[in-house]
Amino acid sequence: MNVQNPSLQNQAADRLESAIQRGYMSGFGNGFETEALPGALPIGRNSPQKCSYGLYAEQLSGSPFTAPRTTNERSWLYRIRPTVTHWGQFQKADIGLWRTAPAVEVEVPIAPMRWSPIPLPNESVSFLEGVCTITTAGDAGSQAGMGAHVYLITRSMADEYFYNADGEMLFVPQQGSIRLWTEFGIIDIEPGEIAVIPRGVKIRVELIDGPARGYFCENYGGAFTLPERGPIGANCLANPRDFLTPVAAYEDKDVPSKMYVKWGGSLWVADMDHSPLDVVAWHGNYAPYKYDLRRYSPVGPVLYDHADPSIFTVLTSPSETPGTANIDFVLFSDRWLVAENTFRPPWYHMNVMSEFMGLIYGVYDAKTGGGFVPGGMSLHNTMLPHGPDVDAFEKASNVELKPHRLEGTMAFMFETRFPQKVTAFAASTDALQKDYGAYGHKLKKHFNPSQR
Ligand SMILES: O=C(O)Cc1cc(O)ccc1O
Ligand SMILES: [Fe+2]
Repeated sequence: MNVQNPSLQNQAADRLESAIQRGYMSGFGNGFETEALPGALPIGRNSPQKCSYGLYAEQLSGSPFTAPRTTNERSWLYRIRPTVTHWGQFQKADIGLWRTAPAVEVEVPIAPMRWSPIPLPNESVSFLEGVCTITTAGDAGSQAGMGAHVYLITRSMADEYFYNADGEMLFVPQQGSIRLWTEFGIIDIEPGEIAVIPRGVKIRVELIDGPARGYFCENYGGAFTLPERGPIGANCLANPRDFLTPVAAYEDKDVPSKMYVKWGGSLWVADMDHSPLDVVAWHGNYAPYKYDLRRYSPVGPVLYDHADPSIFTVLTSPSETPGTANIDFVLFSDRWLVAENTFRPPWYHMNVMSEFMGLIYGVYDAKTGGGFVPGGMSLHNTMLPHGPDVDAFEKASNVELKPHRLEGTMAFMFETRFPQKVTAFAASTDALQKDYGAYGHKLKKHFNPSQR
């Protein structure tokens, strides 16, 4: 927006309004094309000698140039200034409680861990000031693993911009709606929806209605993609058409601004004199997107037994080893439980993958005895035993097995092949539930050799 000229400012506001109304393009990983001004996209070529409207062409490569077609990701951005002109003298900024793997700050307890919601602060905190890392896994420098974070936001970023060179960011709002003003366009999300911002994409995070809290997963590894559906076939789970990528929207705003970059686990900041969200048109398949988790179409056991939670995978970040995800993002939401002669909640188990869970709303069926509440989280680390609490076990073992609808519930898991380290913050916060590790002791001995 040009703030010097009110009529241009109105035009810009109109353009922004229409971008919000036009909204999004549907599909997962499509080659999209979109322009906020007519003719801003070159036709049939990427790099004309001169671009329309005096724009610069810039390629953003999310995969190596030579990646196979199925994983090759790049977009062409037609922008007012190339990113190199956003570049100032960077200085280290305070990264607060945001940590990056490898972060070995405390010894990880060999125990299940659980946290109550981290309270929203009374002070004014932007997204960048309000990230609290709970766990890290793998090594960001090797492009493997993840960070599991909570964000707390009480103020919008103002003339402040950010991109993350360390990883792709999966936002999972739990309270309050946020607007992700990205280079590619505008994404609004509320609890029940998610958004993915690919590595290197510039954003400004704004509040839409009051303070916001949510989870976010920083994926250092392979970009999130849809899981294979195997014998399920061409439909159900997360359907590609429900993924929404924003249409182009830009700011032409020449005011003192700050550019923050997370790079190599540190936060850097430089002064700029304009907004970097200046992409007037773009095309390609490397772009941010949102998805409404309430559209997920779960598939499950229709006769007996409890299937593995991999049936609820929304997105997966693959590793080099087939079937061994860097991260699976798994959803436990409303569905019918119909299995006959079956203990229906999750079974007791030990898993080579490590499991970070959060709750967006409702009650999770393995933890009906309280303690796992919306905004809270749990960690069941590599090869550590876990399962339903005593309340869930007793209920599910004795209930009459009619078809039962799990209603008004939304839990999720970031499951990674790597053990998760907890941060010093997570190990010392008042939100840590110190007695959770002992929940298994409440399970009674039922064994009776004379009664089958
Ligand atoms: O531990 C958990 O609650 C997550 C989970 C759910 C499930 O249905 C099966 C396995 C599993 O790890
Ligand atoms: Fe589990």
